Amino acid sequence: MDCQKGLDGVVVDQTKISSTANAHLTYVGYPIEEIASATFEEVVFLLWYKQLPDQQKLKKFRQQLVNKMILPAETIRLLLYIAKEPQHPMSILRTTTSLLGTTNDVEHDEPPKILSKMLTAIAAIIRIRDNEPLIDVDPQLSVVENFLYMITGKRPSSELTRMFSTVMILHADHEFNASTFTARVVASTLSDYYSCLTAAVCALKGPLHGGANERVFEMLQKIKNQQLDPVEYIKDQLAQKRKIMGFGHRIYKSGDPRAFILKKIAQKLAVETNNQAYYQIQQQLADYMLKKYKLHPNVDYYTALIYHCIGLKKETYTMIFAACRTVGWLAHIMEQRQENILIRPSSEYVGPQNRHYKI
Ligand SMILES: CC(=O)SCCNC(=O)CCNC(=O)[C@H](O)C(C)(C)COP(=O)(O)OP(=O)(O)OC[C@H]1O[C@@H](n2cnc3c(N)ncnc32)[C@H](O)[C@@H]1OP(=O)(O)O
Ligand SMILES: O=C([O-])CC(=O)C(=O)O
Repeated sequence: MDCQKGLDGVVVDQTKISSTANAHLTYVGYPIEEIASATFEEVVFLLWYKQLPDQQKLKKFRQQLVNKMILPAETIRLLLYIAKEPQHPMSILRTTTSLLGTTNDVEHDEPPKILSKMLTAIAAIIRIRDNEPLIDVDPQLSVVENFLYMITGKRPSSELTRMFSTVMILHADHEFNASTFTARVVASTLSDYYSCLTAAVCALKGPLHGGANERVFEMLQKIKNQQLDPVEYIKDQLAQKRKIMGFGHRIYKSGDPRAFILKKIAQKLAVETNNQAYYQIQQQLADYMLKKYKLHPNVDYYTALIYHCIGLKKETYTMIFAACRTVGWLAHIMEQRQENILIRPSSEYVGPQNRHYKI
């Protein structure tokens, strides 16, 4: 068999969770353009149990998730210590995900509890690093409302909740992306959920994957603050053989369907929060990248501006991605466990041969 670098185009397994076939993203058969308007809890239910819940099941599921958002006292005690460390928040999240696996029941915990704890832990990391008091879960609020409330300390408006639900849904799953595949590799050894998630967080952290959103905002800030010409900035970066963050995709060569939806949200929020300057820079960059290199924005491009508009610091952007993608990671770990086979590909040896060690 030929060696395929980066597993590009290699189909390594089947999945019933999501598909990017023909560059159309679907969740269990539902087009992303439609399912993006559902509630977050509905989509979690769909991705995990492969059907939409009826109203009764949805209510029960939402309450189950919200009730489990409370962290054990021991987790909070350790988190207060760890989250203050000067490392990047994604490094803190890596340790925190592992920590959740020691302060909770690693053998028996199930996805609803694990997702809820991850969301609260991420909100707590943000609050602790900002020297803000932790916010208690409000059982009257939905999962997304609670997540925003625990991050900002303010109960979000229904409009913000709707927009942020869409953002969370769009990030929830994306078939065999690098972090999900990582989670599946670890799951295939029959390791526990927390170990799979810790590995997935590590894979998401990198700038070629989830770490791109933070770099996108860094770029926008640099262009705006130093009053640079966006096109000249890009030309200079490409001349230095640097990738432009937030552009290009392994699967989508004619545009990421999520970016089309996110672009509208970014534009709306930019107007509402007086951040049009950033949006205009984004437009100039996107026009040039398309015209000159046929490269389109990916999911990380517009979320950078969305997160800025809702007041998040850029270092936290990839953690927000992780919060949303925990849904998909858990779905894939469950699927891997259901029909498990150890993931162990082969390599082609190209090093020196026939050497001998003489004593
Ligand atoms: C949630 C997500 O993970 S979405 C992706 C987030 N990552 C980024 O935004 C980082 C920037 N983008 C990239 O690095 C890439 O587009 C990736 C990693 C996303 C996809 O990589 P691959 O599928 O391996 O495509 P590859 O990197 O080979 O790109 C094909 C060609 O387009 C170029 N290209 C692709 N993306 C970019 C980019 N962002 N900036 C400049 N050139 C690019 C490559 O240099 C390559 O050119 P070549 O054929 O002349 O060598
Ligand atoms: O699928 C990929 O390679 C990356 C991506 O867009 C995602 O994880 O959402």
